[in-house]
Amino acid sequence: MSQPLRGLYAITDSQLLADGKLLPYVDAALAGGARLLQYRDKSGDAGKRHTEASELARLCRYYGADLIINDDLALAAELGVGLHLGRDDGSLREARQELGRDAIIGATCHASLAFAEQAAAEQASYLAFGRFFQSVTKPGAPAATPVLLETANRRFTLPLVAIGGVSTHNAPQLISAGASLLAVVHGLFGANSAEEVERRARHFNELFLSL
Ligand SMILES: Cc1ncc(COP(=O)(O)OP(=O)(O)O)c(N)n1
Ligand SMILES: Cc1nc(C(=O)O)sc1CCOP(=O)(O)O
Ligand SMILES: [Mg+2]
Repeated sequence: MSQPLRGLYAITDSQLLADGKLLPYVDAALAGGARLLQYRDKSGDAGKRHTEASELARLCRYYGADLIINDDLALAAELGVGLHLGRDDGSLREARQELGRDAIIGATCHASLAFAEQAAAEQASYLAFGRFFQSVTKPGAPAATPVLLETANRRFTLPLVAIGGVSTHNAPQLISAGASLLAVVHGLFGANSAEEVERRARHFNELFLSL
């Protein structure tokens, strides 16, 4: 039986996790209870991407979390893991067909309920809205509001993901507005140690339990 899609959704960042930090910091996030892990790497280095994603898949299996690959259907299919697609990253229908009905496939919806309707019709597993706050990782992403999340929560039964500048400080208002998953890069991995990453991950998960 698979676990519900609720909790912390950790997203890797090639710059923040350079210099040997990828595996220890991800290990810490998973030990702290992250429910999903997204491998987000824009390098185009196929060999490195395959090696890193395989190592992350092993860690996720150990901790019982699910790995999601950003942008890359072929890599997700090869590893037998989930996929996240943005608006220009290929067809959700084709991805569903290739990965199968049980695969977790997420869709970027920015601040658009129309995009969300389309993604739901194309069998997305979750709908991702953002960015909710200033994002160091992606400052130019279109803005979304908690009110939009509340509206989406009334309209859709799929899990809603909130992304963009999320931290343990601003997380409560997103959870209250209906976010099932909080997708976080800097607010998790922008820490000075693996111990601090684990502490932050635990804090995020406590917020889900208390709200
Ligand atoms: C959970 C989640 N939500 C949104 C995004 C952004 O996807 P996209 O718009 O394709 O941008 P890139 O991440 O590919 O730069 C995401 N990756 N994850
Ligand atoms: C990859 C990404 N997509 C976004 C969107 O709004 O679609 S915001 C974002 C970056 C998230 O990183 P951080 O937690 O550091 O803000
Ligand atoms: Mg993308």
